[in-house]
Parts: sequence; C-alpha cells; structure tokens
Amino acid sequence: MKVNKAEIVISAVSPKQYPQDRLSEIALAGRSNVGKSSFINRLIHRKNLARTSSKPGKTQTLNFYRINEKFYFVDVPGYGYAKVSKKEREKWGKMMEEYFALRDTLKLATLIIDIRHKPTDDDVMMYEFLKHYQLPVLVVATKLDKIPKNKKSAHLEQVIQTLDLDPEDTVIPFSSETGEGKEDVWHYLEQYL
Ligand SMILES: Nc1nc2c(ncn2[C@@H]2O[C@H](COP(=O)(O)OP(=O)(O)OP(=O)(O)O)[C@@H](O)[C@H]2O)c(=O)[nH]1
Repeated sequence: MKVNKAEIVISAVSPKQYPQDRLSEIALAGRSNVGKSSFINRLIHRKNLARTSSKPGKTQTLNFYRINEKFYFVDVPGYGYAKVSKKEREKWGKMMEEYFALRDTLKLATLIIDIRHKPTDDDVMMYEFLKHYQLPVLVVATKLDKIPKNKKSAHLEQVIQTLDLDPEDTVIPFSSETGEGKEDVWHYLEQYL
C-alpha cells in the first residue's frame, strides 16, 4: 500500500474519545521498547509519526493513526515494563479490555515481538488475550537484521512453538532497520481492510 496521508487523530484514554467514523482498525501491540514505533514509522514511511524513545512504559494512551483516510492503526500501550506501579497496571488492563471487548471496527491485531529472543511470558499472555477476543493475529517478529540469516527459520519456529500459534495466524519476519518484510506485512494487512 502506498501511504499518502498519515495523521494522528487522537490519543484516547476512554471509549468516548474513540473516533466515530466507523473506519476499520488494526491494533498494534507489543512489549515496551520492542520496536513498535519503529515498525509503524517504517510501514508508513514517516520518520517520526509514532514517537520512538528510550523511556519504556511512558505511553498510556490508545493512539489512533488514520491512514489514507481509509483505516486506523491503533497503537496500544506497551506491556511488560517492570517499573510500573500496580495502579498503572490496573489502568492499563482496564483500557485494554474496554477497547478489545467492544470495538466492532477492530479487524485484526498485530503483535510485535523480538525475533532474537523466545517470546516472554508477557508476550504469550498478550497473544492469549487477543485470541480470547477471537481476533485474528498477525505476529511481526522484528529486529530481523540482528540475527544471522541462517538462524531465521529456527527463531521463527521458536516463536510459533512458544506462542502456540493458532493455525489461522501467521508470523512475518521484519526489520525496521532494513525494511525487510514490509511488503509481506502490507500484503497481509490488506486482506483485512
Ligand atoms: N537493529 C534494529 N533496531 C531496531 C529495530 N526496531 C527498533 N529498533 C530499535 O529498538 C529501540 C526501541 O524501538 P522503539 O520503536 O522506540 O520501541 P517501542 O516499542 O515503540 O518503544 P516504547 O513506545 O517506548 O515502548 C530503538 O533504539 C530502535 O532504534 C529493528 O528492526 N532493528
């Protein structure tokens, strides 16, 4: 897909702030600092629409990015950051449930994980959370440029096994650094738009 227009419409903290225009949505989830902002920016050719930072855990909003006036990427706050208070964690859980349980314009979730490592317990929990809402999930295994080429299939297999990936779901290797996997990701997303 050629992205001509990408705009942040709202950083929402509660459902009444969600956009009302009924466009399809693709949610983007991932552990804090996994490379989610870099993924979005690479996908839509923007240097810094989604903020990249070295301060994990700071984003506690659902960020709605409208793409080509056609659909939304919904960037959900990262998880798995240890230094978050119980109160913050509860707030996060409420925000996630409110969105995932009721949003009928949500078509697909994209879960971003780090291809270098076995998915963490938090990654597995997030995958199960998404499947609980019967969502199709695209797993993007990012930072592909950081592993040797001959290790790629072993790492992908580890992702599939650890998440116990549903047969309807797919994992696509990706690098925000080189852009590898970008066409495959767009091709996959377009089926849901
Ligand atoms: N080599 C390499 N580095 C990457 C890749 N993706 C992200 N990074 C780096 O990983 C770090 C974290 O990336 P971000 O995109 O800020 O991560 P994030 O998940 O959006 O972080 P938070 O929103 O703060 O939770 C940055 O230093 C990026 O430059 C990749 O594909 N390859």
